[in-house]
Amino acid sequence: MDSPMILVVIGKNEVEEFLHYKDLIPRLEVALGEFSKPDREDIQPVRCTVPLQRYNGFLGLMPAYLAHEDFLCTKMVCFYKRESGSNLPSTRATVLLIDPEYGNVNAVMDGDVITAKRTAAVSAISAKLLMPAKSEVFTILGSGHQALSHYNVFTETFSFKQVRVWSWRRESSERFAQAALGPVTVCESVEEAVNGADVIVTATRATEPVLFGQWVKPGAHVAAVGACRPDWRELDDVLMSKAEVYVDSREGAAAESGEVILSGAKVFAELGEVLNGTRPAQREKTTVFKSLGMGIQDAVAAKLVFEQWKRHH
Ligand SMILES: NC(=O)C1=CN([C@@H]2O[C@H](COP(=O)(O)OP(=O)(O)OC[C@H]3O[C@@H](n4cnc5c(N)ncnc54)[C@H](O)[C@@H]3O)[C@@H](O)[C@H]2O)C=CC1
Ligand SMILES: O=C(O)C1=NCCCC1
Repeated sequence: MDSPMILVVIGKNEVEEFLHYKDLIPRLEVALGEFSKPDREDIQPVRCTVPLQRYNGFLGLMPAYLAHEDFLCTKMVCFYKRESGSNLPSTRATVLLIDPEYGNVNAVMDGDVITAKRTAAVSAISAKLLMPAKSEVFTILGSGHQALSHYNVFTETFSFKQVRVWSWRRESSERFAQAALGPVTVCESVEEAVNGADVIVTATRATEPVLFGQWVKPGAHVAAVGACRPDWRELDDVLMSKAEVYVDSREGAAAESGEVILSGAKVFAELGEVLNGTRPAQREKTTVFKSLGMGIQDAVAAKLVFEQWKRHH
């Protein structure tokens, strides 16, 4: 028998309505744990990238198969090294849900909200595991899409006394502070923004270091979200050498992370290994979580959206 060929299109508003951190975080924790098991069944190749030199960008293809759930999808994400003053988004993404048995596409979904929320949710998981026990000051470097989703999930999940933002342009930081649901202190420099911070998220389009180890308080946790090419950096060598480095995928970091490749820093663990209890969370040390994004994270989020969509239609 053939598969029923029904194709649905799920837009940004619906994805936003159906994807909640409270559901996403526990499912991501399970998926990251499964991914880091030596006998994992879920399949996720390292992102395949197609350079778009004319547009100063890349197309990234991110397929994933969640074996236990028999769920197959692929994200297609274009990312661009925009000019510093550009208001265009640096990433645009779409997710295709594919029937694993017949190969037809069941759904086409907006991938921008999925990318923003799953990335922020994974950084929040890293902070839950690795930030100092008494974390009071939270700093975000960058004021774009990822900065906002990180602000949302971090303030929803943790109680900080102060939230700070720094961005290249003061107007963007001020716009960010106005859009935020609680008080945000706008800082003039990275050094001022991170001085004494317990938790730092770097979510910029920088390709050279913006965060220097000499400014980072010993014991702080840094979730480094930008710099997703082997020759791009947000963090300097001092920070990479003084921190214990955690990643989402060792294989991904070895292939794609400028922070890891160029600094020569050793990766201590995948987040999934910490979740499985096979590697410790060194909360008392300075820690960096180098995030690159994974197809299985998109799959977890897309599955949640599709389940909710089916319940509502
Ligand atoms: N780890 C992951 O899973 C993912 C990582 N990303 C990466 O996260 C970063 C942020 O993405 P979005 O928020 O979507 O981008 P966006 O374009 O919305 O925001 C980028 C921010 O970086 C700032 N910026 C631009 N050039 C800069 C520079 N040279 N130095 C310092 N700041 C600079 C901009 O002013 C803006 O505040 C990008 O590098 C993107 O590739 C995006 C999606 C997923
Ligand atoms: O995981 C993702 O999605 C992305 N990661 C790096 C930058 C582009 C999107």
